[in-house]
Amino acid sequence: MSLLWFVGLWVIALVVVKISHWWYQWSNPKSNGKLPPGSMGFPIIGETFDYFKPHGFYEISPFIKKKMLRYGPLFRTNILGVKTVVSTDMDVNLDILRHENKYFSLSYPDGLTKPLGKDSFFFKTGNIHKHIKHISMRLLGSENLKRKIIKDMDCVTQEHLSLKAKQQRFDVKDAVSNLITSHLTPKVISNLKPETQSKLIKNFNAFSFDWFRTSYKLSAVRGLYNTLWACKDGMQMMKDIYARRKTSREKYDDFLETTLEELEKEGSLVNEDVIVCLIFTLCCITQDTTSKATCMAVKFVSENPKVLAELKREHEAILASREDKQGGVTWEEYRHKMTFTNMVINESLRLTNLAPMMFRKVVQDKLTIFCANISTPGYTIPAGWIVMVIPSVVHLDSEIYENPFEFNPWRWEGKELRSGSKTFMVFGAGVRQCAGSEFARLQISIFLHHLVTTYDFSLSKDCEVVRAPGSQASARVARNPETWPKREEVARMTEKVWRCDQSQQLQQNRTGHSQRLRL
Ligand code: HEM
Repeated sequence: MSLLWFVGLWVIALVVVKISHWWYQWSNPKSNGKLPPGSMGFPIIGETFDYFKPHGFYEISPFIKKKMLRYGPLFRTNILGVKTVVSTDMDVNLDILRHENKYFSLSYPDGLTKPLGKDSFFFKTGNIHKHIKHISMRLLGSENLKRKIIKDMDCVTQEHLSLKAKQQRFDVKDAVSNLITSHLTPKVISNLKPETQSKLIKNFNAFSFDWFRTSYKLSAVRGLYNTLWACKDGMQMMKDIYARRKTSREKYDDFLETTLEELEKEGSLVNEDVIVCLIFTLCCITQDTTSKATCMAVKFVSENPKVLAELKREHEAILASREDKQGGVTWEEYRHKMTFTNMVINESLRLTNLAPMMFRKVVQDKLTIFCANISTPGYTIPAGWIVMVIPSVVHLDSEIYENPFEFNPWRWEGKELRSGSKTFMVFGAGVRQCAGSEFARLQISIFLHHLVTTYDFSLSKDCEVVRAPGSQASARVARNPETWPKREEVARMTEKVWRCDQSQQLQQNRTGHSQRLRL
């Protein structure tokens, strides 16, 4: 054998040994104790593709199900190139979320949070986070909703619904997204020129977390582009507006004024960039989350005539007992006369799982977590690993919710409806618990109120909802010969992930006009 062959074989053997060693290290990561069982998949990509595979709306992700069957409720994997422990255990989930800042810190994949910039509250911890949350609640807390938001929310919802009723069909997600930015933007910044306001609203509406969630590659790229552009343009507009307001010294009764006051307080923990980012982020998240939650609630109600009948009964009773017949929904009505509505909202949020997973980074090494229903002394997760909390598995567990895929608001009868628990974590838990939960509940309630008391409606049949687990739900258009659009419109519709799935066909019943509404 020539020397060249000999050297060549050695090099190949060396490369094979190196790769095998690297692969072994990849598959068996180091820990100071015992890691949860699991597999890390292929080097670099891990098990990302399996994890993100779309699946039916009425099933738990096959990836998660397979892993749970094999390894139990806590397992290790690698997703998006990051060493990850997945928790589907309700006690562990709650423990993790409650130990924010001590053992864990919020750490979403860069792609999800980076568009909002480094000043976003997603990157803030400890006292600064607490302070920002406090400022957010001055806009989204019950007191402000009751005093300043509910009246316009009601008026604008009525107006938008009435305009939509003039069309044959409309898209609930888009309609709610638009009506939220229409009534909320003037509360946030009250003195905008109409053209500036509509440009800003366009940016709020263009923002969506869906680009990260969608399984369609083209729409993911388009969604990312739209979101990045909306953030860049919107944030710059916000900066200019902020600077103008600051120099003008004029006083207005809006959220921008509140933030300016906070900024000027002695020892304020936030700066101008944080505030600008906060205002922009709150407006974007509000429309993105609430519009999806509302359209899913409308979808479930449309599909369940018994639920619709009970909902109508509750809201007709509210109308009948209302003293001011011209007035809209009052805070009293919302808080004390909408028990069934809240049961519907809870059930809808449980099934939808808008936030199917929450990400935390382990910040303290040698952290040991215990799983109540497996008999092991506990697992040690090294610092730097991500822990992915998946409450959606608990929400769809048949041992906790009988027939979990059935939409049954009555299962909430007699239960506490407004607070979360380890079995109902749709708004998260601990210090990072959702700041906008009350806003979302109020908007969904008001939308349902006007929808069921004023219109007959049915769900458009040409779409279905699927889950793409990185997110949770996106839509696929299904063929329906009567309603299917012309060929050139198909591509446009399939790209509008949230658009077509929850479209509603409405008919006005109060006036006797029978109108079909169109997209
Ligand atoms: C039905 C609609 C909504 C759902 C299901 C939802 C869900 C959640 C969840 C699960 C979290 C916790 C995330 C984590 O711990 O990693 C969260 C946090 C948050 N949500 Fe919502 N949300 C909704 C509506 C809203 C609205 C309307 C707003 C208004 C701006 C909002 C603002 C926030 C904020 C600011 C946080 C972060 C809180 C913090 O870091 O302390 N959410 N939301």
